[in-house]
Amino acid sequence: MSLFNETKPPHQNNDNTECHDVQTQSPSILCSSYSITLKFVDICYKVKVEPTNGGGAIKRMICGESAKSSSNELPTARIEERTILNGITGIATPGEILAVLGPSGSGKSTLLNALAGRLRGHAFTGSILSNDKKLTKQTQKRTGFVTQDDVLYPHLTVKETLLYCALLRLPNTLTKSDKINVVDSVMGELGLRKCGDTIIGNSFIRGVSGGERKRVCIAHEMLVNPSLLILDEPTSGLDSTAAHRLVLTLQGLARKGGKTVITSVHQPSSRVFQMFDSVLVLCDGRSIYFGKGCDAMSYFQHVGFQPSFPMNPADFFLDLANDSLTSIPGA
Ligand SMILES: Nc1ncnc2c1ncn2[C@@H]1O[C@H](COP(=O)(O)OP(=O)(O)OP(=O)(O)O)[C@@H](O)[C@H]1O
Repeated sequence: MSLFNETKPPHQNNDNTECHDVQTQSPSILCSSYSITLKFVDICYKVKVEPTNGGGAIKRMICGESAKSSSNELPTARIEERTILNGITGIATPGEILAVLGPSGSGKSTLLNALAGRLRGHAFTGSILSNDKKLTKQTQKRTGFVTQDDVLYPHLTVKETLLYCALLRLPNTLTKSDKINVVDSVMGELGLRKCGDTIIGNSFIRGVSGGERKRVCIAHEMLVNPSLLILDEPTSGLDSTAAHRLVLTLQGLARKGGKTVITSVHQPSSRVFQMFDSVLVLCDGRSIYFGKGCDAMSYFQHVGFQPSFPMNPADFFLDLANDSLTSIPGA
């Protein structure tokens, strides 16, 4: 029986090699028989912003429209255009992880939203191609998006959370017991079985750990077996060991499941950084590097930037993107 309307058995990769559970090495149902190569070319995104001066917007809210027009002390609001993304180009391929790095506010989340087909309108230009074709609804259905902030019910257990989601998101052609099996497989794949009966919790009620919570969010998306998995800062708030474990899981989903994984990361450890196949470094909405992660240091060295002591490549790129080169002796 095909759970996800696939043409090949769901436990086979494109190269016909068997796909196995990331944790247990048992055959996995989470392999993508449909692969997505995502190309993005010259992505630009602009927003209109109304500059506020000395709390002008709040004054207008309190005093009403009259404050805007009659008051001489308030400057006339002039709409300005701000470029959030400026000519970003790259590619993400099946079986690999593309990491988007950059300081806070550099445009990582905006780019991920664009790649998932969530940005529209005339403010957005450039092209995003899935297997050399424009993004379609079908591609979007095959895309899983894990946002930075989750909206999980604190009182449900991990198993209940995923089952609730499976019952809502999986097609009616599947029986309830099929859906329970999918939930069980996904929990195994993401190492969630041991905390299956623990409640999610929140800041007032003790529940799963931060790492487990992130895994639940990923599992939520994995239920529909996406071919393209986009994650916005999945490691934020985790210690370096938990972050490493999580990226190891993502690597397993990419390598063994044939998925295309794109993730933004704020400050990965060097151990995590070397797990990324390709890296896109953003600085103020522009790309300062796109290529293999292992080539990034030598590229910057080639163009004249080199740390004077061995340091985590990701930290070095963040320093570069933050324009704090002058603070790096010898760089
Ligand atoms: N709709 C919008 N209107 C105005 N400014 C926006 C809008 N969307 C994004 N921005 C601005 O664009 C910049 C990039 O935002 P974005 O959330 O993509 O950054 P980021 O790199 O993901 O940051 P972080 O790591 O802190 O999450 C920020 O300065 C943000 O304030």
